[in-house]
Amino acid sequence: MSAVRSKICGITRIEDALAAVEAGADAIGFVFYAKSPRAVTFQQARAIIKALPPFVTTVGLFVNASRCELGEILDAVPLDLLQFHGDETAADCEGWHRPYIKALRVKAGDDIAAACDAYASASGILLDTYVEGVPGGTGEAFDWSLIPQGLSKPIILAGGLTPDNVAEAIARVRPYAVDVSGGVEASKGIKDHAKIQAFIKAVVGA
Ligand SMILES: O=C(O)c1ccccc1N[C@@H]1O[C@H](COP(=O)(O)O)[C@@H](O)[C@H]1O
Repeated sequence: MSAVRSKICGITRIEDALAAVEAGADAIGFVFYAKSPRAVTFQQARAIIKALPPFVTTVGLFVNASRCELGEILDAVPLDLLQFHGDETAADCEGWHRPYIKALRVKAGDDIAAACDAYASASGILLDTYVEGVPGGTGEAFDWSLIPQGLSKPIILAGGLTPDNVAEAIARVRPYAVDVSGGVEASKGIKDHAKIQAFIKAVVGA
């Protein structure tokens, strides 16, 4: 079985990005959603990416961004992968000359298999927790038993993961990757480097 990848999302500072890379994260995420406490400007994201060593995947997170806004950010920031975390259709996510992942906010009764099939052009599907009125980054986990086996896309598990529960989550779901934001923070938008290290250690040991 191959190693489970990890992404540390909601990075707003160079030192937090470097701490994530040093700990062994495969990807870091930037939130381009103005209502998030972790939102970054394109200037901030660009400065952080400039400080990174090679072979770290940079992910841009968007929530129902306009085509104009998306185009401006992609012109300015060297992002490797796009994460669509709103109500975007597959057509909205395509055509940006970058691979993308689509977030689904899971609740009981959802047909996750059908949703995976609907985003056939996605590199992977990120499963996050459904909380009414909040697009993501809630710090709440969902019932992992809602995830069926044999999905058509690599699964990135998210939603309320922490250094304490990520090993169990991996054992139960066997995702391709895990994604965390709030579970490794000292305060909103500020990462706790010891928590990042503990999180990655738990992922690697799982
Ligand atoms: O981090 C945010 O503020 C955010 C805002 C809007 C949509 C998604 C957001 N974050 C993503 O949500 C999941 C779960 O986060 P958490 O670990 O439960 O805090 C993760 O994919 C974040 O990238």
